[in-house]
Amino acid sequence: MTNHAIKYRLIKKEKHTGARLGEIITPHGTFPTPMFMPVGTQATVKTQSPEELKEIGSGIILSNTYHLWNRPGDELIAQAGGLHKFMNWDQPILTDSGGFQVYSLVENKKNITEEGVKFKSHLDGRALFMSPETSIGIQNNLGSDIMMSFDECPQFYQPYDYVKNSIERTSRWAERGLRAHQRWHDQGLFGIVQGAGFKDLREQSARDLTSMDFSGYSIGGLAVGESHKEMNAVLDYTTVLLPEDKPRYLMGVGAPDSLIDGVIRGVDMFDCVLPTRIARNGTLMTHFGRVNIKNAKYEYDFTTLDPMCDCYTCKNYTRAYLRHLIKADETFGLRLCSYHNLYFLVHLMMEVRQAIINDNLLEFREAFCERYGYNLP
Ligand SMILES: Nc1nc2cc3nc(NCCc4ccc(CCO)cc4)[nH]c3cc2c(=O)[nH]1
Ligand SMILES: [Zn+2]
Repeated sequence: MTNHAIKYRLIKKEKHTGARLGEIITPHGTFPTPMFMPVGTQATVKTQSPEELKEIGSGIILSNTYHLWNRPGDELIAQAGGLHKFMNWDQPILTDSGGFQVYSLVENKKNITEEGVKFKSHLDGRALFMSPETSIGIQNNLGSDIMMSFDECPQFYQPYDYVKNSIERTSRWAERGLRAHQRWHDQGLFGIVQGAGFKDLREQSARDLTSMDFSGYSIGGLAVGESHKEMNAVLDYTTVLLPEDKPRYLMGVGAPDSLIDGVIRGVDMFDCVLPTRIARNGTLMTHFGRVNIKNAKYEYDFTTLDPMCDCYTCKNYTRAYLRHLIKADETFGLRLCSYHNLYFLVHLMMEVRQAIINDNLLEFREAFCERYGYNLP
């Protein structure tokens, strides 16, 4: 299979790190990498319209196989003409496979078998079953541009033997998913490398998956409670195992320092619910660190949220106004705060891409983290 619908073009490597500047070409358009992808789990990035997402500069958004299969149903979305049409988003969409979600819904490990996973719906408790074939079939119905293999994401501190059995089954599931995938001509499929914090298991998982012709590779099993240091250690020895001519996607990562550290270690794509999730309780990321806008000190603060941000929120509203809206639980406050946090991360990636062009990513990291208040190791 060489005629992948998803193509990666490596434009430039940063001189002093493993960072890469590239672009990913999809049937719904091309986006630059490194890129942060806003999460729209239920076919909407919460509180943001497609026009606002384009204004923010989101080149691609995420949605979720398990959630959309459960409600409103992948058949309904297929009848609507697919997810792009259903949600009026004409740019690239990536769907996660449901692997990560179903694990939080499995009541007993014995419901995880070679065939697939038995679990209960988070909506009404009805019995559900998901397998590589069902996950691929749902993603084919949704018509996402980039699909994920159905995998098991073990907790980071599981025993070695459990993780070894898990990654071997995940590799067998990945192979079944490849076979079940019906629409190579317009949908790419990524393999997901697992292995928790065990170097030899990460190597085994990467070897298995890179021997299969996926359009790209995700690094899974991270951002599940391990430390920043442990995540970086896994990335240090995992990204180098993945082919240079295909995209690398680190799942679930969204804190500014983790994004920069992931790029330095050769990651091209990131997603996380963080920006919109924390925005809804008034936690805002700014160039000078986090601002908890509900704090009394902002009551009479008639200055802009982030003097270094040129987003709609920062250009038109004050901290006092944002604080008022969030305290009053006004929906407009959720919109303005979500817009800013998404804009902050998407534009952080723009600044990182510029630093790769200038070959000064390490200096950029130093200055960014110093200003943000991260104490660097
Ligand atoms: N298929 C698949 N999907 C994944 C999604 C993930 N998402 C994460 N982490 C997200 C962690 C996360 C969750 C919520 C918030 C909001 C603020 O607390 C922030 C981060 N790790 C992940 C790993 C996998 C994985 O191996 N396989
Ligand atoms: Zn802003």
